[in-house]
Amino acid sequence: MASCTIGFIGGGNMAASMIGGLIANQWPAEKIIVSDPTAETRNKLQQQFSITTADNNQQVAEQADVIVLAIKPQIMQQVCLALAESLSQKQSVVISIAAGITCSALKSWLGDSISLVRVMPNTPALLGVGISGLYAQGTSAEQKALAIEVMSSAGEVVEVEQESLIDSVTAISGSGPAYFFLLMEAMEKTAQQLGLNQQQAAQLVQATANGAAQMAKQTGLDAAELRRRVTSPGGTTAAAINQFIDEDFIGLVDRALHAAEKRSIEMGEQFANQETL
Ligand SMILES: NC(=O)C1=CN([C@@H]2O[C@H](COP(=O)(O)OP(=O)(O)OC[C@H]3O[C@@H](n4cnc5c(N)ncnc54)[C@H](OP(=O)(O)O)[C@@H]3O)[C@@H](O)[C@H]2O)C=CC1
Ligand SMILES: O=C(O)[C@@H]1CCC=N1
Repeated sequence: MASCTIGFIGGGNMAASMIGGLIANQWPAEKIIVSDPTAETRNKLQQQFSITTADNNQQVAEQADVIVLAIKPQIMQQVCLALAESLSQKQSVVISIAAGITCSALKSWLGDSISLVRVMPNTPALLGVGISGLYAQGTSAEQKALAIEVMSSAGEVVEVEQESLIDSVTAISGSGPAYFFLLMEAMEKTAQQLGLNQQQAAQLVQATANGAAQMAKQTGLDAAELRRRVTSPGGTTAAAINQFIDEDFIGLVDRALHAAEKRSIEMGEQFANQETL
């Protein structure tokens, strides 16, 4: 339904990534509007994507059929309370991409009758190769299909049946690009210590990350088997993998991802009932 208008409340990193995905997927620029308090952010989005921008959220709420709440969890309550009246007058579908903030908190601010979908996207949406977890509560089949269509412009969509699984998705794929970037940073640093220049280091690491991801996706083999196929007995990979395992890399990843899930749950609790500013 590319004829509907999508509005973003907040034009930061994640909104820009999603807008990039929508535009790359032929969503008409004139059907995208974004509000952000910072003129520099609005100008950048306007120049980059030729979309409409606004300095107030009400304009977006009034014009858009699908509203993406792309603001920080910390200010969600304040922004939702201010938009509640305009949104209740329209049959818009509201998509929240905020980490942690639950449907019940959002409904307590926006009203029970709101058509609400919680989504956890990730920044590769910019290139149309993101992935989103999606949980729809109390929406019609048509409204859910519309939310899935919007998110599909940013990449793959995985629907979850329980809201708590959005915290799990956040820990895996929402935050996940940062984990891979951290590994890439570390590998590039060592590559330079090993004598490669910065450009060579970046090229080698990027192509390796991309190749590994493509192999995992396209061969249908699981990651453990693909790893075994690189690891010759007594060879170089084994030397590195043994070091990772001796230093509990698997346990470290497990603890880090649990910390992300825990923080998502905590943020939901922390920002659900703030004093109204
Ligand atoms: N970044 C990511 O990888 C992901 C983020 N998310 C979620 O997306 C949401 C946005 O995150 P992210 O894009 O990283 O954050 P950013 O800080 O980059 O973007 C938020 C934007 O909202 C603007 N803003 C501040 N106050 C208001 C207001 N009252 N009305 C409208 N806009 C306002 C900010 O402007 P200013 O900077 O001038 O204050 C900023 O441009 C968060 O809830 C996060 O949990 C979800 C998945 C992945
Ligand atoms: O770090 C965060 O809180 C957000 C949510 C997932 C990715 N970025």
